[in-house]
Amino acid sequence: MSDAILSVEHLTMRFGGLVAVNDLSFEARRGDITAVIGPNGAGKTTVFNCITGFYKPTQGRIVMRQKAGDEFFLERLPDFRIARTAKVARTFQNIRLFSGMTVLENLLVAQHNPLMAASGWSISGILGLPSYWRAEKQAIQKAAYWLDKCGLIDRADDPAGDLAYGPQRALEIARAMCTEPELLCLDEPAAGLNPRESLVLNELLRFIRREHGTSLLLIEHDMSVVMEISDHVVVLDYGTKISDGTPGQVREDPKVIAAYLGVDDSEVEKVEAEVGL
Ligand SMILES: Nc1ncnc2c1ncn2[C@@H]1O[C@H](COP(=O)(O)OP(=O)(O)OP(=O)(O)O)[C@@H](O)[C@H]1O
Repeated sequence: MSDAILSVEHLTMRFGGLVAVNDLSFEARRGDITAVIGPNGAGKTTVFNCITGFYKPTQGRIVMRQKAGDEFFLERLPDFRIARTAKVARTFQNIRLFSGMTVLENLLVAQHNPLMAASGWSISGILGLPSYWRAEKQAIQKAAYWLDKCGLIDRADDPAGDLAYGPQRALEIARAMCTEPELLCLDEPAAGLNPRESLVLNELLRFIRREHGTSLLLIEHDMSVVMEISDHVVVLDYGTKISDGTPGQVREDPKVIAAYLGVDDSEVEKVEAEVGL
């Protein structure tokens, strides 16, 4: 069996005449932190939206392989089954918490499915049967565990909307982890974080991979995060893959430098010399 947890095969996404993603293929290996990078408008979020079921790709296949050996073709599944059955969770570029609910409640909502099953779709919950109490207690314990890991345990009863930006990002990650994903997709997790918060985020992501065996796929603009924690980097430009390798390999790739500096390949050497690379 391949050690790829996710295979993106010939993915194309068109919006009318615009080709946002063009015949893209790459693999994310199990247990790795894989980063998808590229200049603004390169197609990164569109790739994430295809993987997580928010968009149906125009063409291509996205295969998720679970530890137990089950395979899922994500382009054929509705988004709620991608999260629940295929075990792919995501966070968003624009934070999407329930801001009027408490921090703890946000994590309990994420566990709605197992809680509903334990409640026998209401009856055991209404009658307060022990099977429901047990499930509720476990859900609270899991939420408390992730709040502790994300440094939010003291804020459990505060409205999520009262948290500063960095802690809201951490809460989104905690919420995704409460669904026990095998693949966690993070859309710009370091956006808006200060350097100290970025370091804490790096540690949290490493912890998630190390202690929970979760594979991570992230879109990120912050190169300090990408270069520091990624095992594998895929670079997009205008919807097309221009490089794929270790952080060191893509950093040295003239095509990547050209894309980021916005120059033709032929001018890379000249521009590199000018900017001192
Ligand atoms: N729903 C949509 N309808 C039409 N065009 C879209 C849609 N979503 C994305 N696009 C276009 O697809 C292209 C890729 O956008 P996308 O958001 O995937 O890029 P990105 O690499 O994530 O950019 P950024 O780094 O700025 O977030 C852009 O030209 C964008 O305008």
